[in-house]
Order: sequence, then C-alpha cells, then structure tokens
Amino acid sequence: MDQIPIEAQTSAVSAALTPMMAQYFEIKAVNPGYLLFYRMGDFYELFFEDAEIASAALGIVLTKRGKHLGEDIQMCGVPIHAANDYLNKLIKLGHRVAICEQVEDPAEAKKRGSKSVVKRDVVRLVTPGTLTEDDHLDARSANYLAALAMVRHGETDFALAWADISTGETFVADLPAERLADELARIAPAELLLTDVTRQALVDLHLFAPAWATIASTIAPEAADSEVALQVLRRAFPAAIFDPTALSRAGRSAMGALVGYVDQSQKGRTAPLRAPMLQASDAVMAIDAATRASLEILQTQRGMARGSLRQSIDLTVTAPGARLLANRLAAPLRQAGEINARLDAVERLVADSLLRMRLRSDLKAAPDLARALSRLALERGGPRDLAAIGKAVAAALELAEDLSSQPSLPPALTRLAKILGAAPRSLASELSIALDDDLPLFSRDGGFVRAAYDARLDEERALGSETRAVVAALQARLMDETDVRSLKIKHNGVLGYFVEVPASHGQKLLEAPHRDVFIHRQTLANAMRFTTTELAELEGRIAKAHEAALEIELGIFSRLRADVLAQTGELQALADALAELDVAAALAEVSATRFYCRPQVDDSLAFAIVGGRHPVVEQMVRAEGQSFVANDADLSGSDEIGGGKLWLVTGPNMGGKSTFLRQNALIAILAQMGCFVPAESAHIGVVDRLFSRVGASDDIAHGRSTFMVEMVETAAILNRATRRSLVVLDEIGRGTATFDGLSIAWASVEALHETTGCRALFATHFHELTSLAKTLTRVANVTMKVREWEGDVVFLHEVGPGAADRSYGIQVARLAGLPDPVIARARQVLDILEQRSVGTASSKDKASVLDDLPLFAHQPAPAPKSKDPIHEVLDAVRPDDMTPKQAIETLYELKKLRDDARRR
Ligand SMILES: Nc1ncnc2c1ncn2[C@@H]1O[C@H](COP(=O)(O)OP(=O)(O)OP(=O)(O)O)[C@@H](O)[C@H]1O
Repeated sequence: MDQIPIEAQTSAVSAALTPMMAQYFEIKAVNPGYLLFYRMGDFYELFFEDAEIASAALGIVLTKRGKHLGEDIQMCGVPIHAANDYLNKLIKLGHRVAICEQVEDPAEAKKRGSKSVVKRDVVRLVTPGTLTEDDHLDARSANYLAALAMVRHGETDFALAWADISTGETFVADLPAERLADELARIAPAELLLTDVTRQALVDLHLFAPAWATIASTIAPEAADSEVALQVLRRAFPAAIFDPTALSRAGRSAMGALVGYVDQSQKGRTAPLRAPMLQASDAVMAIDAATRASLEILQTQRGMARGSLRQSIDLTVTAPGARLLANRLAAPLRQAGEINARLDAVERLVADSLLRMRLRSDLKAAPDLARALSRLALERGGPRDLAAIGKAVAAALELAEDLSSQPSLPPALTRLAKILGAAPRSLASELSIALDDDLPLFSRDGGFVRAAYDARLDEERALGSETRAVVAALQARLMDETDVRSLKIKHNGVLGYFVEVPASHGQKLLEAPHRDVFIHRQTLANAMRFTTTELAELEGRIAKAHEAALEIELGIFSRLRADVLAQTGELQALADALAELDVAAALAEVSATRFYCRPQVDDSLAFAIVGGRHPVVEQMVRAEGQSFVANDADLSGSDEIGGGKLWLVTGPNMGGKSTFLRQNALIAILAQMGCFVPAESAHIGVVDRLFSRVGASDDIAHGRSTFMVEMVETAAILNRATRRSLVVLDEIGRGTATFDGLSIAWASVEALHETTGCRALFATHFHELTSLAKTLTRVANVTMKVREWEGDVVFLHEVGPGAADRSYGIQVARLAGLPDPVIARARQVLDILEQRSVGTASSKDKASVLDDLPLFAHQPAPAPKSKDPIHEVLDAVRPDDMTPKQAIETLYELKKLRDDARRR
C-alpha cells in the first residue's frame, strides 16, 4: 500500500473541522455521484464513503480523524504531485471525480479571521467521457462521450450524439430503436449519458444491452429537454456554422444533453467542439455488435489488440492517423463513389513507392495537433502543446510541397494537398521563433521562451544571471573576510540563499567580529548555515527578476495561445487532412507490401474473389514460416436470378472453414473502408449489412446458453438481412439435439435463399444439408479439402467444389491428444453407427450391436501402426554422434519423406 504521511493529511482537518466540514458538505451536495477530491495544502483529501471507496480502489491507507455526529470521519488522501495517476486509476475503474481546489490564497482567508476556511470550488468534473490529458488517453484510440435521447412523438424516437472532447469531433444521428445497439457497438463510447426515463424505456423494450450499464451516466430530465437544448446549442455554436433547428427533436435533445454535460464538466472552460456532423443512417455498412466481435475487427474476442484486423493493417505513423483508421474500419462506407475516391488515393500511393515513402517520413514529424489544440482551449495546455501545433503546421507545409510536385493526383489527394498547403505558415514560424527547443510541461515553470525573442524578457533574465554573478563575488569576499576557504553560498527551497560553512568553522562566525554580519539560520550535523543582510537583499533582487521574467513569459504564452485558438477551425481541418493522408499512405503501404489488389466496387450484387486470403491469419501463418493457401469465393448474383449465391461449406474441424468464412467478410470490410484487399482480384457489389456468426459462444453472464445466443443471433439475421447483405454463418444449430439442429439449419438456409436472397457462406457439419443444392438454384456445395495419411488427416486448407463425405472428427480429436483408448472406442462406435446408416443390418440387430459394444476393459489394444519411415529415420538418429552436416542432411531427408507421403 502507498504510505502517505498521516500528519500531513490530518493537521488541517483537526485545526478547523466544523466550518471546513460545512464547506465540504455544501460542495458535496451539489456534486452527487462524484468522488470529491478536496484540496488541502499539498493533498487531495477524500472523506466518509468517498474515502472508503478510494482507499479500496487505490490501495491507500484509510484513516479516521475527527468526528461527525458522533461518528469517526473516514479519510484518505493523495498527494498533488501523484494525483494524476490516482485519478487515472479511479476513472479506469468507472468512478467519476470532482476536483475541488482552493480558489483563494490562505492568507486572504486569514484576513477574515483565524477560523475562516479557505474558499474552495469544484474546477472540473473528471469522467471517462471527458478526458483530455495524454496520461489518461490512449493516443491511438478515440474517447467518445455519447448522449442518447428519446422523444416519443412517433417520428424519430431516438437520437444519439457523440463527441471526443480531446479532439473536438462531434456527431449526431437519428436512429430507429433497432439500430441503437449497432451504433453503440460501432462508436464504443467511454460514457453514455441518458435520463432515467430513457433508460427505463429501453429496458422495457428489451433494448438496454447489459454492457451499457457500466458506461451509463444518469442525467437530469431537464438536461435532455429539446427546448432547453436549443438555447444550449445556440450558445455553443455560432449560427453560421450550425443551426440546431435543422436537427430532429430527438437529435436536438441528444446534442443539448451532450454539450450541457461537457460544459458542466469543464466548469466554464470551453471545449472546442466542432459543428456536429449529421450521420445518415444509410451512409455506412451496418455491422452489429455480434458481427464486430466475431470478426475481431478492432479487438479480438478476448479483448486484445493483437490478432485483430486493426492491429494487422495499422501501419499509420501518427496517432491521429491510427484513430481515423480505427474509425474507418468500424464504419465501412456504402456509397461506391466515395469508396472508389478513397481507393483512387490509395492506388496512386501504391503505384508511387517513392512518394509514399517521402509522405510517411514527413508525416512522422507531425504531432497530435487536435489533442494539443483541445488542451489549449481548455486551459490545460502547456508550451509543448504550442510547439506541437507549430510542428504539425510545418509538417503539413512540407507534405503539401511533396504532393504539389506530383502529376495527375486523384481528387482526394488534390483536396488534401490544398488544405495542407493552406496551413498557417506565419503561425508556425512565430511559434518556432518564440519557443525553445527543450520545453517544460507547464507554462508556470517558465524557461520556454527562446533568448532574443523578447527584449524585456532578455533584460530580466540578464538581471537574474548578473545577480547570480554578484552572489559569486559576495561568496569570494566573505571567504576572504572570514578566512574560511570552505565557505559557500548555496540555495534550497526552504531557506532560499544561505551561507554554509563546515561545523568546525561555525563557532567562528557566531563570535565577534563576524556575528555582526552573519545571522544564524540552521545547525546541521556537519555544517552551519547563516544569512547576511546583503545576501537577503540580493535574494530579493533575484526573486524579483525571476518573477518579472515569468510574468513576461506567461504573457507571451497567452498571446501565442490566443493566436492559435483564433485559428481553431483551420487547424482542425488541417488535423483531419494530416490524419487522412496518413491513413491513405498506410493503407497503400499495406497494400503494396502484402500484395493486395484494388477491388472493383460497384452497386451490383457481385462477390467474386479470386485467390482470397485472410489478412490476419496470413500474417500469423507466414510468421511461422508457412504459406497461406489462397481460396476463391463466388457468391455473385443478380436481381434477375433472385439474389446472390449461398455456398454451403463442409469439411472437418480445423480444416479452415472459419478462416475462409471470416476472410470473405473481412475482404468486404477492407474494400468498403477504401483499402486494397488480400486477393488476386475482387469484384464486390456494395454490401449494406454484414452479418457474421462464426464460433458463437455462450453468454452465461447474461443468462443465455450457447444455443439461445445462437438462435437470438440467427433471428436477427433472418429478420434484418436484405438482398444486398453479406451473411457468414458457421454451424447454426449445433448446440441442440441433432435433428432439431439440422431442421433449424435447413430452414435457415431455405429462408436465406428464398426470402432474403443475400450473398451467404454457410458452414456446417450437417452433411445432409448439402442435398439442398439439388433443389435450391443458387445454393452450391464446397468443401475444405483434406488428405488422409496413415490414419491421420492432413488439412490442405483448400476450398473445392463438392461436399465432404466425412467429418474426420476422430482424427482431429486424436491430434488434439484424446487418450488412445478413447479414440479406439470412438472408432468402434463410429463403425457401427455407419453400418446402421448404410442399412446392412436390421434395426433390431443394430441396436443390439450397440448394446453389446465392449467397454474400455474389454476393448482390443489399438492396432499397431504400420512402420512410419519418418519415425524409422528418427529412431536411428543419435544427435550426439552427428556432425552439423549430417544433421542438416537428415533434416532434408525427413522433409522429403514427409512431402512424399503427402503426395501419395
Ligand atoms: N487457407 C489457409 N492457409 C493456411 N493455413 C490455414 C488456412 N486456413 C486455416 N489455416 C490454419 O488452420 C487453422 C484452423 O483453421 P479454422 O479455425 O479456420 O478451421 P475450422 O475448420 O473453422 O475449424 P473449427 O470448425 O474447429 O473452428 C488456422 O488457425 C490456421 O492456422
């Protein structure tokens, strides 16, 4: 546990308990639901229940000090210098914190009487959705605050507004109830604001997802009132850039709640929220939460970045680029025109590797402009943020130069070049002239303005250093006068400047004649410290010069800050352009280095992939020195033939079905986000909704079994998929009795084919389903090829026409290490079951055969395997006796034997 000196925490409490507690309760009462960080000297103190919560969460000592209504007051505290870390921990655990500062000098309070309490006020509410500091944020992910509003007028019932106050991005969308879950899964807000009434309505409609409970923050009904919202929004955005009446009532209400909450949390400071972008519901590919999870788009099902699509293709070189890439992956487009415009930019950069390299290298010099700008606007920024803005502008100008010399740029890149070229050059040069190379984090620390930038500042600084020379001269003189050669003038935070002599010389200075000059300050074990009137005077002069210099620096800081904020709009546009260019160059880099191809994207119902690969598994397989087997998929259809094709995929476990299914869904996502795809060629008619259920798992936490989850999700697909959708389903119906499962799978395939007409891949172990291809015209059977070799199964990972005749379940079980007796027994049972189904025995006989099957005790020993040439070689080998040359030759021999066996 962290130990914080208790005396330091408690002295102030016992000194003025009652009036201070009164103040504490007053502040606490207006900030319900927040842990109150109550500033006392160098600590933030927490009391009562807050103290219990914080001490448990942070692992810090809980103390008791003083009494309130006869009860001990629980208390704990965190030191100011470490407060950020503690705050971070609390927010990550889902707490909300009110920061209450002393807002007057304690000396002022004393003037009102010795018992007066220093005035305090809450200066900021810190919640998961309102973070701005780099320490609290993941640089490469957005941090959204969302507000969900409901207006039950029969028109648009729900609207969602969301913003990242660390960058200013703001969005609003009207949403039908059934799309709420999809949108929230896409945006993944850190905090969701809603009223109790809205929450209850969602619960009643069975729309309140359990996961939302952890991010929900309740707001008062007035905060979401659509009329109040109008006023809030008119105050927040100039009429020229945003007209709140253009929003639906629900939209207004959501935006009003969002802006109101941000204002309240920042206590009078204005977050640089941008005019909200209206999101049309048909602009992006609909991908529900289960599909996102199953395809592991932004993170794996275990919540890890490693292994996700995002991690695999994120070659961006800036944090804003990484955030934009994640947003694009989460929201692939639906308009072929827009998709192709993005692809044009990528294609241009794929073709010109020199340009791509230059852009990526120049982009590296561009810091996170949007976040620096936001911190400056919220008065939380320092000199480094100013410098970041200057550097980003300089990088933008450099990039504009790179692009301007290029012939035949596609419109998307021309647009970016134009925005980058318009970056405020004079601002960047002013910032680079003004700011030093080595910068402190806070402006209050001073020392960040370059020499020769401001004549008055130089003067004060010179005065400061001159006076330091005077101190050195004084030291030399005192040395001579006292004849103590080891006399030194030193400085520390407690005493300021002082004269120090070794203890052995101390007595001399306490006596005449020196005692008239030297005033004793402190005696240490081996030194004695003094001051002199002259030294105190000098110290005053140094402090004054330092103060004057700091004041000038702070003046320069606020002027530069104002210059920057005056150009907020232009700088935000610049930040967008930098991020867009980074994404285009990164996607081009992925596409070029991994041999992706440009997909043909149009409004047809095509889905023809030649030589498709799984973007993530391919990387993993390659890392292990193996090669990935490319596979074709053709689900293309047309309205004339009633929709797209449905492929029934059979094959053993581990055969590569899931990989094949997922890779096609991921190829659709990559194409529609504007990236090349891992294939030799791809023709994709825009997919409106993507559904993927691959490897469903149970949801015990929410009381739903595997089978129930699977059925709920299948229902969602059958009800919501359209002819333009792509559906990827794995083993529907496996979680129940065979005949029930088969019937459900059968009926689902029929429904997808007859009613929906979507393009679909349907993997199954029910081989009976493959007969559907005979009756349903757009259904085709494909299978994952395997080869049997000496009782083992070799997976070729190759998709070919036809249906699997066997499941190879027992071979896979053996590979997985099931004990030999169990495997042998399984083979016996399988033989008998297979005989039954072929019908070589009467049913009575079959039943009795099964009854009579010997159990483990009587079963024969597993048949000896035929001699394996590889084992023979291995048995003969004695590594200790081999030379390196012999070893390598043996390795070649083994590999050849394995390859020969495979070919057999
Ligand atoms: N096309 C491929 N090329 C190379 N290796 C592959 C390919 N497809 C799959 N694999 C490898 O095979 C492993 C198993 O694949 P996958 O999980 O897709 O099989 P499956 O048939 O879906 O099995 P299950 O039904 O048990 O989930 C993968 O982890 C991967 O290492």
